[in-house]
Amino acid sequence: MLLSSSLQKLTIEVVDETGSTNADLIARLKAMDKPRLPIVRVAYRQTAGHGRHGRPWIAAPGNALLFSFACEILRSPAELAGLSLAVSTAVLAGLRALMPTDMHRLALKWPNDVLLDGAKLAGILIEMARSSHTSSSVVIGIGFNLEGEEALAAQLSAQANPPAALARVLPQVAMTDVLAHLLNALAAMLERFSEHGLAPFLQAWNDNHAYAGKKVLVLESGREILTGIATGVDAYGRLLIDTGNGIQTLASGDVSLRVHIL
Ligand SMILES: O=C(O)CCCC[C@@H]1SC[C@@H]2NC(=O)N[C@@H]21
Repeated sequence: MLLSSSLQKLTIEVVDETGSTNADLIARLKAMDKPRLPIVRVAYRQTAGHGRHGRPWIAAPGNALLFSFACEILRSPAELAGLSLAVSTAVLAGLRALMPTDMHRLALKWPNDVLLDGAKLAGILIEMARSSHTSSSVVIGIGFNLEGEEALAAQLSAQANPPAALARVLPQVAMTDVLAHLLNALAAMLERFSEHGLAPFLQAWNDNHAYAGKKVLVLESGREILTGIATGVDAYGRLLIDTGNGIQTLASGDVSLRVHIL
């Protein structure tokens, strides 16, 4: 699998171990005036990997695909509200290009998790390095487990979605191929997002919404704040919940979701 022409200037770095590929690139972007972008940094192991809300990101040592993609987007920070949703549709597209017969097993959980058979296959963390009124330099970090999800589940505290491993759907595929597909899908998505924002990705996100029509419990800082039927996302990437007394919109902030089994 070759990288697309829009990635001609991509710098690729692979390291055996680091604290966090996101933190590495954020520090570099902040320290340099005009860094050459895009950069992808891949690590076999992270000693301080982190996820959304500052949670630690634990991956099976040496058995994970962990990378960060640093790029510039021609949008102000205020216009990046739905970026994480667009990224998750790109991850889905990259994976589906490799598994055309197993497509239905993948789905998206708001705001930006990729699920496999209801378990968490990939986590996405987007962090801002620098910005102006017209552009933002961001680092998009993505973590997959390749194998060993049972051992990993034992390490993780009880959570809504147990981990899933990529080997369950792509046992024969080289990780370089997975990475190339993901990078091509990300590059194509970023070009469209720079031009049109979230609009071209909304349909794809809503079509793959894991909890569409399901009763969900919404937690804020661990406390239940809302229950209702998840209906989809709006033009700003906010989740819409039908509470029975009207539609509530949720921005990603400090909110997490649990699915109610009916
Ligand atoms: O689900 C989440 O909360 C997001 C997890 C993101 C993990 C990836 S692994 C590569 C990159 N480096 C990090 O420290 N985090 C991201």
